Amino acid sequence: MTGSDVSLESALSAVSETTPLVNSVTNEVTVNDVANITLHWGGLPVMSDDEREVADMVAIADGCLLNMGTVSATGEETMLTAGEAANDTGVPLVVDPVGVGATPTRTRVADRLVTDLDVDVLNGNYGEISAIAGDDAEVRGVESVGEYGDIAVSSIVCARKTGAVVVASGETDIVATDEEAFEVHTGHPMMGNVVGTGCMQGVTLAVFAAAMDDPLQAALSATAAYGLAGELAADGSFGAYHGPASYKIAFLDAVAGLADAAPDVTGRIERIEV
Ligand SMILES: Nc1ncnc2c1ncn2[C@@H]1O[C@H](COP(=O)(O)OP(=O)(O)O)[C@@H](O)[C@H]1O
Ligand SMILES: Cc1ncsc1CCOP(=O)(O)O
Ligand SMILES: [Mg+2]
Repeated sequence: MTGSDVSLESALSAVSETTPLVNSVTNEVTVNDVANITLHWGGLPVMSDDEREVADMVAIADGCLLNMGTVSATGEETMLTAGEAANDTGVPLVVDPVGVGATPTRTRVADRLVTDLDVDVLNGNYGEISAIAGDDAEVRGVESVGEYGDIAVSSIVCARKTGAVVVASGETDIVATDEEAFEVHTGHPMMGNVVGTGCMQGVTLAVFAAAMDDPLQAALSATAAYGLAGELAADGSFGAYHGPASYKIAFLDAVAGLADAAPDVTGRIERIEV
């Protein structure tokens, strides 16, 4: 596949025509943003994370996100229960290993998720993806710091290690499989100034993966669409902003209005030689 195979019009139509129910087991820092952006893409959010119910909810869902941003001991087990239910019922599974590499606990939990579960799409920032690949990484709390000149190689290594399509977020997002990598040239620096843009990207990937058959096509479409919404928010198309808080509102409005903005990603997705 080349980047020119990606059509946002058909991807967004697939979402609106299927209205995918996505269950997110996620952190309490950004859970409301994750729920709202699911709706704004055209999906239906549910945030079931109780051990007594989660397997039943995932079994009736069309997609599942596991985000380990504030994972507790019970939350760890519930994420495995949810992920196993997704695997058992063929529900596409997205994992966001928030903060992996920052502490031994986060590294252990992330390793357990990618080892014990069949993950369709794995999304993280440069530091998190590099940490899972086993490369040098500096993750301070949940933020990626430092330089990652070989992030495309790390992303392919991570894809080979996990069997997932990998999305490494940063100034330029990388989408990689075990064999190839793409650069997605969309987005805006303001997106890095809002807590939750990584978490919201994770559920965006889950919505598109739920609506589309091919996880690579879904990951490329979702990543490109997400960045375009960030650009439209920054250029005033959805209202002026005066700082990161008002930018976040404009960004959510851009997601909700993207389909009507006739988004075009021609030339924005580049298959790279690694
Ligand atoms: N400097 C930047 N330029 C363009 N897009 C960015 C920039 N920083 C972050 N983004 C975008 O913001 C989203 C979240 O990325 P990131 O901040 O790396 O995730 P996290 O919040 O998990 O650390 C991604 O879509 C990414 O492409
Ligand atoms: C700050 C923080 N702490 C635990 S989860 C979380 C939110 C992380 O959101 P994102 O990964 O989108 O920056
Ligand atoms: Mg993140």
